[in-house]
Amino acid sequence: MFDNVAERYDLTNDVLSLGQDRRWRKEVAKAVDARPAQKILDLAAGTGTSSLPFVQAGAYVVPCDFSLGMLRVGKERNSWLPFTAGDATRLPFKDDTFDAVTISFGLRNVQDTDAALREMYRVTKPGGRIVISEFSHPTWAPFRTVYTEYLMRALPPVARAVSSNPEAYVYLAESIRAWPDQSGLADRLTKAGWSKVAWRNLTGGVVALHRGFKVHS
Ligand SMILES: C[S@@+](CC[C@H](N)C(=O)[O-])C[C@H]1O[C@@H](n2cnc3c(N)ncnc32)[C@H](O)[C@@H]1O
Repeated sequence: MFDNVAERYDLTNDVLSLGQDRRWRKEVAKAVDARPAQKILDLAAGTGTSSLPFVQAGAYVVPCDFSLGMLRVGKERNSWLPFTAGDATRLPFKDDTFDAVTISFGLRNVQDTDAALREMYRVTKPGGRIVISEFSHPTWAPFRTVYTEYLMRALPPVARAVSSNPEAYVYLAESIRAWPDQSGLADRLTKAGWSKVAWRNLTGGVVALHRGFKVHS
């Protein structure tokens, strides 16, 4: 599916999120607290757009994804990034490799969420952190109603106009509705071994930013 939308993926994001995606990415960068000399894994990085804020902060970033189509477009746009092909549930990295691991709008798409959370834990150094940015569920009921209408009615026709594969955006709406809420995802993180798990809502809960730490062993 991502191979098919790769070419117009970044443009479609901007349009469908009404430009909010740029703000969400800035918040992810703050939560990761990327600094020079740090090694960061950006998992399910797609075209690498989610990796750029960490490069700007001076960190060494490895964008990893299993869609060769997304990686190819990423390589065309950001050729200096060390794009790596890999499956989130069987990461091609040694234990305790990264200071931080992050995944933006990717975890919902991974078939085995819990396996990916455990793999991200394995490759993180003790003391390191995980930051997940993912669509979630607005907390204020009236806003949730309006947002659900947007997802189910407005988004598919807009996607038909902008995207090369509108079906992918029907999947987007359905997968967001089926995704666990903020506390449900926090529980999954804790079960995978992460400590001090907390989250913060962005745009009223349209997106949730989850953070956790790998305690020193
Ligand atoms: C919505 S895109 C997110 C891309 C990027 N992180 C961003 O914020 O724009 C989701 C990505 O997850 C990747 N993905 C899904 N399952 C994966 C898996 N098991 N292993 C690696 N990447 C995966 C897809 O190939 C796709 O590029």
